[in-house]
Amino acid sequence: MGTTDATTGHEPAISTVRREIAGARSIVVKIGSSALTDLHAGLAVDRLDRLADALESRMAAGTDVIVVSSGAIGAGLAPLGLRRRPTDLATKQAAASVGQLALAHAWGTSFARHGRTVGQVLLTAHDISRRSHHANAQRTLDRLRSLGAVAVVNENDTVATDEIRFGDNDRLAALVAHLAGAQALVLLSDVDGLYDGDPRKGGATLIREVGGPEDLDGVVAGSGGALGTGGMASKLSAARLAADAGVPVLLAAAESAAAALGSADVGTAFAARPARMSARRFWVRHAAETRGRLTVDDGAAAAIARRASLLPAGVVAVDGTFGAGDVVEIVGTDGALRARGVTAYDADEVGQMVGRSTSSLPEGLRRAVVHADDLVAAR
Ligand SMILES: Nc1ncnc2c1ncn2[C@@H]1O[C@H](COP(=O)(O)OP(=O)(O)O)[C@@H](O)[C@H]1O
Ligand SMILES: N[C@@H](CCC(=O)OP(=O)(O)O)C(=O)O
Repeated sequence: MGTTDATTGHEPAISTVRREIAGARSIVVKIGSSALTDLHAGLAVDRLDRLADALESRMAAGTDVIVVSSGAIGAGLAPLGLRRRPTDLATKQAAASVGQLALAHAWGTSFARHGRTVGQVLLTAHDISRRSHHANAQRTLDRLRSLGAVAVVNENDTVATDEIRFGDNDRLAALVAHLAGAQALVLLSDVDGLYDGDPRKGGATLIREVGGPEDLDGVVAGSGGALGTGGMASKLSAARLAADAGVPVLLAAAESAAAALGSADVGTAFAARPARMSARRFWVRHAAETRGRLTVDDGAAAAIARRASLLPAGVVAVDGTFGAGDVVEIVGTDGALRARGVTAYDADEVGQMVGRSTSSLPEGLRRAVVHADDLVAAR
């Protein structure tokens, strides 16, 4: 339902971004732990059933749906007698190992009521960060779709360590949306949209639409609940990531799943960038695992911001073991991230080039360390 305009008494026309989401032929729907699990009672099976009903209606209307479901850790707490979400890696992994089994079974049972088969797809950051591995995940998702089964994706928590995690499932969902070429991403949580401040503190106002970064000025994205991982900050960064991939995002309450997946006229809608980033630049900025770090002086940092290539003279330090063609982080002398880029040389070679003018270098080391075409500046 749209809000009524107080001056005209009419419902405002549905916006372009909401129309795009409502009309998308393929969508990724991510459901957060807070919407699926209770700290003490574990998995909320009745909520899963309602979600499966809403997802099934959208599929019946001809949309391909991929589900990204959090909740493995939350679902594993009660069976293991744990009273709160663990903070140490080993207990989180144990909880996820117990909970993922229950979660997958519950999705299978919920969708079976509609005669729909479910396939579980557990991914690690590694599966997405190497372009050569992309194809494996893509193929499985594609084949499940063509066989009429719904993919239920989660991070493979039992083998993910803190260093090699996606970070949170909002990011995973945005990467899956890019990977699967989805036309929209729907994030379902326990909150009915983005507020200008933490809604638990009171006095915050719901933001209905985000057209670009300027609409987020002054917005305070707070932490999540007792079961969630990244809070609102991770949803905003996932929305930015999806926007770069050309994918509009709807953030809504899981309770309003039917409306969110139907008319899309609830929650907060985030527009995609007008021009979708190329797949290669998207991969450099968001998906690739970085293998090392180059520290650059102020002059080089300014040049990068102007979209110039990174020359050896501007590099002041090299860290990590990387090969030519790997993605590295480029940081200023203050340690702040300035860009990510594909290096033309390996770590030893860049080590020899540090601070030197191009003309003073041997023939084989006279190219830019990172060519402008391979650089994506941080925002
Ligand atoms: N500006 C904000 N707008 C909306 N929700 C916010 C904001 N800041 C913090 N939150 C909190 O973020 C929570 C959702 O994040 P999280 O618990 O990680 O959810 P999920 O499990 O769905 O990923 C909400 O319950 C809400 O209280
Ligand atoms: N992979 C974890 C979820 C991590 C996560 O991002 O959770 P959430 O913030 O609830 O989407 C699990 O299944 O418990």
